[in-house]
Amino acid sequence: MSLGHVVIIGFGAIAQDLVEILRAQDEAPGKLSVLVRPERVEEVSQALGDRALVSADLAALLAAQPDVVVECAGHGAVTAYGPEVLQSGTDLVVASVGALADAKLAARLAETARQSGAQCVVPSGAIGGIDALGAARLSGLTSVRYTGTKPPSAWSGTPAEEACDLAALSEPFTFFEGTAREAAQAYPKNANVAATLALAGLGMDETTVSLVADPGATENVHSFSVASQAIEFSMRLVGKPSPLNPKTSRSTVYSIARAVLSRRAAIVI
Ligand SMILES: NC(=O)C1=CN([C@@H]2O[C@H](COP(=O)(O)OP(=O)(O)OC[C@H]3O[C@@H](n4cnc5c(N)ncnc54)[C@H](O)[C@@H]3O)[C@@H](O)[C@H]2O)C=CC1
Ligand SMILES: O=C([O-])CC(=O)C(=O)O
Repeated sequence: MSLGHVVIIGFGAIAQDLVEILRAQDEAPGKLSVLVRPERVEEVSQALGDRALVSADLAALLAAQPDVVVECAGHGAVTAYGPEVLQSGTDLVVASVGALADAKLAARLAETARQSGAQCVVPSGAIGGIDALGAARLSGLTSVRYTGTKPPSAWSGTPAEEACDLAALSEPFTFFEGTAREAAQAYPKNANVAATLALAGLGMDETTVSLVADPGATENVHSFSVASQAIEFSMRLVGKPSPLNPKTSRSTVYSIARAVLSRRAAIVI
């Protein structure tokens, strides 16, 4: 069973890798389309050649009834396009899951999906262990704590710059402690995983988050611990930064690709 038509929103670090990963599969999608802003259509069309159709017109892409739309463009894109995709009855895989920290948007996406029968799918992204966390939730969770540590440069252009001089750090500095909702909204390009843990586990306001800039780090380290009535576990995932965007771990795209490919797998794990 191969995939039919996959639409990817965005053409940044994750999306560029995703096109290549999907095309390399034996069960590659029959058709790939990429949605970009109007001013990028020409440039991205040239970059992709005949490997994908490039468009700035979501309605036209949805009219062709794709199998799935994969958002890889940021929180704003989930807000701008998510409801329309789900309303069309098309499943939506969301990379920028932190957008769901906006309770109104999350409710709108859920309601739209319920009405159309489509699903909004959250892949595990840069982390893992979501299966164990989701199962532990059914037994009664007592705490979920996440710490995200990245090199100082990965926090540039974020509120971390107001808490410290990133370039001058000589030791790890915890510049944020709070809830998953606060982290996801204040750090939309760096704390999506906090929102993923929250959605699978204790929720946006009970999941606790620490964010750390470490001048000794060269990789993006995601650590979390879970306590529940049935199981306790901890995970530490060390993600290599994406060459195109060091805020993003390269592992993210593989999780998204897996979520897309699993849709047509005969045996789903
Ligand atoms: N779930 C997870 O574990 C992770 C999620 N992310 C999320 O994925 C997003 C994308 O990551 P990257 O590819 O590394 O970012 P990127 O910055 O390299 O690429 C994003 C691309 O989307 C485009 N874009 C933005 N808004 C758009 C719109 N409205 N319409 C069309 N294109 C638009 C931008 O021009 C840019 O080319 C991040 O912003 C973050 O929210 C990132 C890392 C991990
Ligand atoms: O890719 C990562 O390391 C995690 C990330 O940026 C996010 O959760 O937004």
